[in-house]
Amino acid sequence: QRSPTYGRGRLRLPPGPWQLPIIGSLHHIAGKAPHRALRELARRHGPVMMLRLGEVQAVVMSSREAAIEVMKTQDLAFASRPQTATVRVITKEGRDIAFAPYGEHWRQLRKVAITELLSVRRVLSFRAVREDEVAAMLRDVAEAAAASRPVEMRARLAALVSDTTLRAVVGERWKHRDVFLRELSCATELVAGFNLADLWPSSWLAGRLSGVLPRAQACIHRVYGLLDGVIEEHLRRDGGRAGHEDLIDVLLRLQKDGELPRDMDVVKAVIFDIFGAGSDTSATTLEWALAELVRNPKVMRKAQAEVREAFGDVGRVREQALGELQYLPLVVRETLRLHAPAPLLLPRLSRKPCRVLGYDVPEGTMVLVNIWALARDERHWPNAPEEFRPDRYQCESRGVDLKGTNFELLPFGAGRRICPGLAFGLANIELALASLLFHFDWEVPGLSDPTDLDMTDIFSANTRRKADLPLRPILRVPVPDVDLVQ
Ligand code: HEM
Repeated sequence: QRSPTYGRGRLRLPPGPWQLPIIGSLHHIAGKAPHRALRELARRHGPVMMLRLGEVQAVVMSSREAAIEVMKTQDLAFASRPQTATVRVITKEGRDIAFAPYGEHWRQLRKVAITELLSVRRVLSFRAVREDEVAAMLRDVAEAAAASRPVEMRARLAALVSDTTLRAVVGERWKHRDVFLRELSCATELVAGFNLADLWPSSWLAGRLSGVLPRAQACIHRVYGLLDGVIEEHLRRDGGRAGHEDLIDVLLRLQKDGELPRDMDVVKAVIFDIFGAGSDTSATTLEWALAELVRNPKVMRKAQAEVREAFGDVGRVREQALGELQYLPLVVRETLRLHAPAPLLLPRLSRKPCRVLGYDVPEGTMVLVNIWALARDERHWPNAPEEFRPDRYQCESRGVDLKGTNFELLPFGAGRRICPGLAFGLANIELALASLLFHFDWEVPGLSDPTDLDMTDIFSANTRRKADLPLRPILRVPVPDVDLVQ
């Protein structure tokens, strides 16, 4: 183990686990879920910990105080992102928002994202799309309920979120949907994972062996090719369909008005972000929420009682009245506490030499914040932090929200790089979850004790459930347009 005073020159670098030649600290995390392995290491080496991942120098923050330094006190100094070889290929040299280095280009796109693409007004403009797609899902589930058939909820929820996002972006159901989503998911996995080319950027051999860059190039070529077609259709019709703009219309209008660069790759890279950052995150959150509720029947009953009481006389969940619910948002909040889709956020990069809690962090260091560890730190979550208890926000954690001001709960990040899609994501999640709880009761087929449900997570593009989620729906409130009451 390095001592805290180890360092080059006068630097006091953070401590960290012992390193091997070439691979550095990789053997400490290889084969394990990184957020778990890093928490174990931080317990031994402290909340500001230095690792070497291949050639890449990384510092991992694992306490609330360290997170505050990186995303509040010195947010500007840590507001960039590492440009790995894969990121450069997938984002066409940082033309998107999520991976763009800090600078004028990112500021311009970020402003457009907040004021135009993902603003509350824009999110509201897609309400009919959300309601329509949720209604289609409810009809499928009601049919399965009538046939006493389980529904594989992972796939159904993923389809719900992708179709809603596609209609918001493209404006209609798209004939290339399946191939687009397949290529997109390949590109997202490549950009999110650790691979040889990114860990040993100076090694020609590592690049060749990994084969990841040609794969990334092929993937992104196909994704951008499909987007070319749909953008051309939008350019031909020039403006929103019957006065209603989809997100491609918005991007093209902003480009015309000079608020976005003329470069069409920027439009495509931003669309890639909206899917890459927005779809799986929302779908896996829905899946975890349902799994936790099924495992915790008391919480499930309480959440169902609330939605049934609120919407019983209308016979369906109406998005505009979701704001009246008190308990459902706590269920979502607790799901995101235990199962943040990005447990290490997106990596940051130090833009200059910094000091964090007494340690030097050199310029150009990759910085990871282990929000998964913060969200179950006994100091801030004294009551059974590993358990799913939405009620905790009604007593000990009143006032803790998701907007990046409570540093013990950061599923959307914080500071300048906080997720701009928070409202967009939550709108999808809350309507779907409330509707599934309103119309149906849920059982796990073949499991007499629901607490036996497998909750193992795996880390890929997002942290998701390892197992599928087949659930048996039991219809309780008829689904509009479907007469399938049991
Ligand atoms: C449950 C849903 C979601 C979760 C948990 C989530 C989480 C995150 C996290 C942790 C970050 C990195 C923040 C940081 O570095 O501090 C992020 C960034 C981002 N998210 Fe989300 N996200 C969600 C939904 C969405 C949606 C629906 C969209 C778009 C439609 C979106 C677009 C973005 C973008 C563009 C960034 C990059 C921001 C930047 O670097 O400036 N996200 N998100």
